[in-house]
Amino acid sequence: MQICRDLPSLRAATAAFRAAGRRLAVVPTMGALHEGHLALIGAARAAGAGAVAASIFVNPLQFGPNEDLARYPRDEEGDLAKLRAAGCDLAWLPPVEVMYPPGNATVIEVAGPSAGWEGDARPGHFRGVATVCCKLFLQSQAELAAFGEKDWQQLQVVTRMAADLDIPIRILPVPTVREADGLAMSSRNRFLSPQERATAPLLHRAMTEAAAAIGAGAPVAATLEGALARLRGAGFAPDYLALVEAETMRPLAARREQGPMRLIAAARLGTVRLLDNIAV
Ligand SMILES: Nc1ncnc2c1ncn2[C@@H]1O[C@H](COP(=O)(O)OP(=O)(O)OP(=O)(O)O)[C@@H](O)[C@H]1O
Ligand SMILES: CC(C)(CO)[C@@H](O)C(=O)[O-]
Ligand code: BAL
Repeated sequence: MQICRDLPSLRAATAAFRAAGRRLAVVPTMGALHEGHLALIGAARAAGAGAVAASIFVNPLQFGPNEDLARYPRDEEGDLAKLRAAGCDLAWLPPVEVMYPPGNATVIEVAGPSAGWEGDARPGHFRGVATVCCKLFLQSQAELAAFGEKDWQQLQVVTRMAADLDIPIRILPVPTVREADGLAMSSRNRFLSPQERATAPLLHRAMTEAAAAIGAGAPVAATLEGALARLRGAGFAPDYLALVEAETMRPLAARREQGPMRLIAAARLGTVRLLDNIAV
């Protein structure tokens, strides 16, 4: 596995993949890798990638001033070992000053799917995500980019951005990888206390039951209120639990007859903010 930390070496490596006729996939991550990230690599290969480049970059632009940038888990050695074992071909580890050199002045703002939910809870977050993903796509010139469905709104924002900017890349959505008890894998799960870890799977369980009820015709508002009350009773502080149009992220007050819907949630348990979503 090649390790690149500057743009000339990344460009040389990706040019060599292209010259060899290997279709390149990029897998953007912030490191602290787990099975969910490795599934993105496997999915990219299964979708026809002949070479996979994973990026590890804890992007300061997507963290608010009071967020957890400083305590975001970092484990470069462990991550590189996992990427090698997963058959990754290239690790792209840009220092912050390579990604954002002094004087940089351009950001990408995606209206539409950035509005609401994570966009409200984390002002500026999707501007940071869209900007870094746009840069990663242009730096790598990959043909394919794999993103986890766990971050559903992010997936919609990045898909919209690539389409709107005519970036010749296919965005590949990858289903959420879960622990045996249903908890969506996330780097931040390690900060749950043992008691919180035992409570955490209720988020997915309550969402699964609410989605089934709504799918079967139960009223949306009352069903979501019931699920929220159950979560609060178990010690969660929910930020939102909502039924939305799957691609635009617009809220739905009632089940729609046509077009995909998604149940999305963010809830805090102690100091950890859990995200999850499922199809309805
Ligand atoms: N459980 C999962 N299943 C599938 N994809 C995942 C999972 N967790 C993360 N991903 C995807 O991996 C990519 C990188 O995510 P990131 O590095 O933020 O990991 P994370 O575990 O979600 O961390 P965080 O705790 O910050 O949310 C994103 O496309 C994200 O959707
Ligand atoms: C896509 C991403 C790597 C951009 O920094 C990040 O938002 C993440 O890890 O999901
Ligand atoms: N998984 C989304 C990255 C973030 O929480 O900033």
